[in-house]
Amino acid sequence: MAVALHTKHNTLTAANLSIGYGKKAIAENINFALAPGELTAIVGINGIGKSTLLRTLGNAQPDLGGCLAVKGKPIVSYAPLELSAEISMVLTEPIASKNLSVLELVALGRQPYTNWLGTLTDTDKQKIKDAISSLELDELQHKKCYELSDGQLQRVMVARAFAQDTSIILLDEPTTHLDLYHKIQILKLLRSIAHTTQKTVVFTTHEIEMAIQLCDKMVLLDGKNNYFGQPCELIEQKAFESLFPSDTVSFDPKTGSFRITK
Ligand SMILES: Nc1ncnc2c1ncn2[C@@H]1O[C@H](COP(=O)(O)OP(=O)(O)OP(=O)(O)O)[C@@H](O)[C@H]1O
Repeated sequence: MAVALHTKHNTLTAANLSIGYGKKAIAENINFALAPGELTAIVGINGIGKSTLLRTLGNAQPDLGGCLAVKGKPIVSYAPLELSAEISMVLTEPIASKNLSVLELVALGRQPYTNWLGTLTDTDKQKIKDAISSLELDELQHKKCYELSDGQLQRVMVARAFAQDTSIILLDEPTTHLDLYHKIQILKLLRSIAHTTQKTVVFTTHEIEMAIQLCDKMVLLDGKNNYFGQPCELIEQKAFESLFPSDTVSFDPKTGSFRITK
């Protein structure tokens, strides 16, 4: 698929991108262009490369070919501190700093902006306060992270990324440990953040139906076509129909949902 690269309107672009480990490509020919103010989901079956793609987008691992650009500039040309002011990432790895309070962990999001002593300015404090209240963590802010449930901790990690206040936020499976209400709440919040603050928000998920309803764009990794576009465009292209074996699950394009084949 041809996508417009390196325009000033796109924050994150991939052209003919290959991802993987060592010399082994997991997925190839990935193309997309994400604009400010858009919520994008990366979907696909287990092991297809969603997390690998997300980590590659955040420069946590190198790509294996093609071009990946942030605001029109190759990602590899950014200095680490410069990139951490553009991209924040929430990964699934357990955090090492569970001894910190919620407030202290969210405050770490301001690290790219503070001086070497880590002194917080009034702006830093306000961003931390806003992030905590957006994720409804006010009552938990003085608790230690080891005292939290997995779902509460996940909200804290998202708050840390919000506090970092970057133009791009990348989240690996941000809804995994959450119940249905909190899944929808987080995704609606990510959508609202993207739309109101003009950030580019990208997340991996297995919640394909929710992504179809809530996202502006989707990247569907299938090992062949690697679709990209608006959910309705992907439905029109029948992108979801061959995702799972049809004798087990089928996709209903009218409702945008999956049905168990009985
Ligand atoms: N550190 C690693 N070194 C080598 N191969 C890896 C590494 N991490 C993952 N892989 C492999 O890369 C492939 C893609 O893994 P990845 O975690 O990106 O998939 P995913 O789509 O996020 O999967 P899931 O839906 O199960 O979370 C898998 O085959 C996996 O075994």
